[in-house]
Amino acid sequence: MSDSRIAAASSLGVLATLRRGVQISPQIADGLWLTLALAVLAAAGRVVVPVAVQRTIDDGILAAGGPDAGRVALMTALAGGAVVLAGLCSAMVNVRLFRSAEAGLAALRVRAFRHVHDLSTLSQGTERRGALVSRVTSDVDTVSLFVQWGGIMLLVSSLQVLVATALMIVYSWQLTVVVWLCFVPLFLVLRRAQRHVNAAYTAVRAKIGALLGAISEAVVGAETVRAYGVARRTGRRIDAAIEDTRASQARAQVLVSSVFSGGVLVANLVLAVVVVVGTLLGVGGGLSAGQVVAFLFLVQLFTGPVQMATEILNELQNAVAGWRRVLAVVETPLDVVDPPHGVTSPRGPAAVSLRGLRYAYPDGPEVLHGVDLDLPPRTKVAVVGRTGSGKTTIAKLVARLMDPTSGQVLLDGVDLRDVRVGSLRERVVLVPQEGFLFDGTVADNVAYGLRDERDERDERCDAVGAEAGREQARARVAAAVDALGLTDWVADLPAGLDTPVGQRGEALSAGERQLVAIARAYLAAPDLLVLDEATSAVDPATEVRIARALDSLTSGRSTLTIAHRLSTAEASDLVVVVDDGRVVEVGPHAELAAAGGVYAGMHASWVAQTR
Ligand SMILES: Nc1ncnc2c1ncn2[C@@H]1O[C@H](COP(=O)(O)OP(=O)(O)OP(=O)(O)O)[C@@H](O)[C@H]1O
Repeated sequence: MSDSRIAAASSLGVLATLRRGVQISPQIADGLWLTLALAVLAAAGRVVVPVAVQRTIDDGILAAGGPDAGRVALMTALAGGAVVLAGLCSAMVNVRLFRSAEAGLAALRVRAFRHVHDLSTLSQGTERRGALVSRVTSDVDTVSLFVQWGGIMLLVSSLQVLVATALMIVYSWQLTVVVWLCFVPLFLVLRRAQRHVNAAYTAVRAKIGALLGAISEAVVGAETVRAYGVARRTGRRIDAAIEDTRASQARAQVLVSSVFSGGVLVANLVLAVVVVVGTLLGVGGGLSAGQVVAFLFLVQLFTGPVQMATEILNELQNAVAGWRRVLAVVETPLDVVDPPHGVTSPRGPAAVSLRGLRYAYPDGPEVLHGVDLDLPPRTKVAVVGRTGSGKTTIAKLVARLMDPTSGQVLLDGVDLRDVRVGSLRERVVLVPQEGFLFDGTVADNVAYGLRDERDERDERCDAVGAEAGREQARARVAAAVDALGLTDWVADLPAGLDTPVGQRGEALSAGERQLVAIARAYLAAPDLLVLDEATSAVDPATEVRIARALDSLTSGRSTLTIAHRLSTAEASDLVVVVDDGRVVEVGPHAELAAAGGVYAGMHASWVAQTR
């Protein structure tokens, strides 16, 4: 079995991560060469201005034969043209980058989301679900920031610094050395400072996280807070969290403004140094007036990139970290793979056989130690056993939510791993103890039992067709409710089938949620139903409704029920007793109850307790 746990981050190096990232979202590199060419033009355009200024002064204003107005006009026009060209190129670079980055990252989001969805519930269980969601959303956002802006800015800025340096060397290598001697330490200091800024912002994010946690706990747990009269204590906790957040925000802001102002100050001081050293060199005859002024312009071309470079390198680090985390998700092998040439399992009464079934959860001990079992078609089978004996694990393997470590689950003689997943889901449906309800109406939630192919067909249809599809779906929901004997229950709901169930079905009682789950399974109409019997206590009227609905749901179907109540076992055709990962007894209830084995013991103590 593949390791189904999701790594915290991929272990690729920086360049390998970038390469893999672009491989997964090739749209990022679409038209990159043209974008690069435009970026080079933009950088070159900016460097034209200092040259034009130098020529204007030296060959125009200070021309040997007096000011040359024509030359000044020509150079001014040239500088103007270069600025416009550089501006246009920059704008085009931005638009192009934005487009390709968004297309690439949208593809990455889709891929990451699909993958998270396809990962077994098992893999998702090992990672906090919120953290997984963040990988598909905010981690992709950090990548997006860099791809849209950072990467190309880093390139353009480096180009700008290189071209400016080359030009400066042509004018005066001494002054160039002075400029570099000033800027290299500035860069190093800024880089260090940026680390402190990052640490400060990490602290801010942590404080905000704690604040949100405290507030949401107070909101979600409002009833408990009121019931225990601990509103003051909760309030104090929130106040403290707010104060913590304010203090850390203030610290971060002070740090940012000091770093920024410091950078600007040093950059301006460098200008002053250039003026002084340049003038001294000029007096010595090494530099013309135009060249000193051009130098001042060239130094300006350094300031932006050096200040930005620290930020961009930071962005690069974040992006690589984000990319690594997203890649780790995308590259986690699926543990339930849809076979490439899977067979379509024909509909009809379903027979299931388990052959030498063994299973161990990731990093855990083996919990099933070779289970052999034959479940004939159209039989109601109850699986009973102590808590932790492996009943749910068997159910999940039969529904192929995961694959066995060894052994086979056969559906009508075919290994589940050879059956198309779509076909399998049509034939086998697992109804968990607490079926998830989506925020919508009762009808919407029941309609989740209709297979995806219907939705796809609806999507392809025009609006009228889709409307007809919706009406048809609703009619089927109503028919299901009717067939399960739930019409009176629906009629009692505030808005009938259109009653909103709230988030996770909070607006319904536990029993009502079960009814919705049963109706949903009925609509799915599987050949084999795997039921994890709900354990939550419900009122007697709902209990009767649930029992009646379950009867209609299971009628004529093969059913494998994880029975938590022995009354369910009594009512089934076959009882399977699981103990410590092994099937220890199989047979009809009456036979086992009389046999004096494990089941007889369980049954006797249950009878003693309940009757
Ligand atoms: N996701 C999981 N990761 C690791 N171990 C698990 C996981 N789920 C179950 N187990 C372990 O596997 C064993 C069998 O669990 P299983 O849920 O199949 O038992 P069960 O008979 O259904 O119990 P219950 O009646 O309490 O639901 C237990 O020891 C349990 O701790």
